[in-house]
Amino acid sequence: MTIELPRVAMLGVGSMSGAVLQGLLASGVASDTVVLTTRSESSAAAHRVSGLDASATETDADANRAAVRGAGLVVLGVKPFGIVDLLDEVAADLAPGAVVVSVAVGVTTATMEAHVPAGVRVVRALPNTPIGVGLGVTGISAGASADADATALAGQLFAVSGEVIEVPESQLDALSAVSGSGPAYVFLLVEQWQQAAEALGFTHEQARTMVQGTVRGAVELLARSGSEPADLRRAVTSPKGTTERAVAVLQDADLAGTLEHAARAAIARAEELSRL
Ligand SMILES: NC(=O)C1=CN([C@@H]2O[C@H](COP(=O)(O)OP(=O)(O)OC[C@H]3O[C@@H](n4cnc5c(N)ncnc54)[C@H](O)[C@@H]3O)[C@@H](O)[C@H]2O)C=CC1
Ligand SMILES: O=C(O)[C@@H]1CCC=N1
Repeated sequence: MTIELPRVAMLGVGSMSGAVLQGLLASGVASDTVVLTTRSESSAAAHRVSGLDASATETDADANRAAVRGAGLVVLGVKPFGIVDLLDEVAADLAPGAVVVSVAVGVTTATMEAHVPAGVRVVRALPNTPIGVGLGVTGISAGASADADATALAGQLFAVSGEVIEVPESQLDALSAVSGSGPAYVFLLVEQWQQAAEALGFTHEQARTMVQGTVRGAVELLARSGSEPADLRRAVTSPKGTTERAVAVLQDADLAGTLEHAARAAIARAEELSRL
């Protein structure tokens, strides 16, 4: 999928926006479509080495304002507590009708709309870092200021590198608690599973091959078969066999309850962040 975008300004390119940028470039978006800012000169310099127009607020206090001038799409990739200050900094330089997309958890479109001029259209998106390898899952919600064109334009940024789900904004932080934070849950599972394999006497390399190979294979099997995970689990679990004993131990740990508890903790934190 190749897309035509207006000039895109990405303000604050760290882990999350960096992955969105990687996905955009991999999908064929021309690097001269994008102008980006970071706080530190060393990260801006690293982006310039890759041929991108990057400047740092550390060395150029006007970097964010200059980046948004003439940009049709402005992506805010700073931490939630930095969003309002960043909007106040650039508001006067935003192009009329520009679409501002924040990837921050917790900060509502209503809060953002109070800090941009009338006519600027605000959208929120909650991507996840696998977008950098073309396999992202992104939730998107339009603010009251955003028309369908604005939401579609913002959605393209993420749809070139994965799935996009449009949800009411009231559900966006819950979506983030599932898919935004989700890669961390998967990496934690892999980490701990590898530790368990090492405790059984395997080397780190062997544990890595067994666990990561199994995760990759199982996820691919799930995707290609179109089956429900419970059916594929049953296919591995021979009646009165070994897996049955292992799965019983895992079921006793109430994985669903634990995952729901974890997601609710993330949602509660998003609510705290929205009040900062
Ligand atoms: N990391 C993730 O998996 C996800 C993160 N998010 C959201 O993405 C946002 C950023 O998170 P991360 O990428 O993890 O953080 P990060 O710390 O890696 O990236 C933020 C970047 O913004 C830069 N920055 C800070 N203030 C700036 C300013 N005034 N002007 C220009 N650059 C500035 C920082 O130097 C840093 O490089 C957060 O709001 C978070 O809620 C959303 C979904 C997933
Ligand atoms: O941990 C965080 O706050 C961000 C939002 C979702 C994933 N990372």
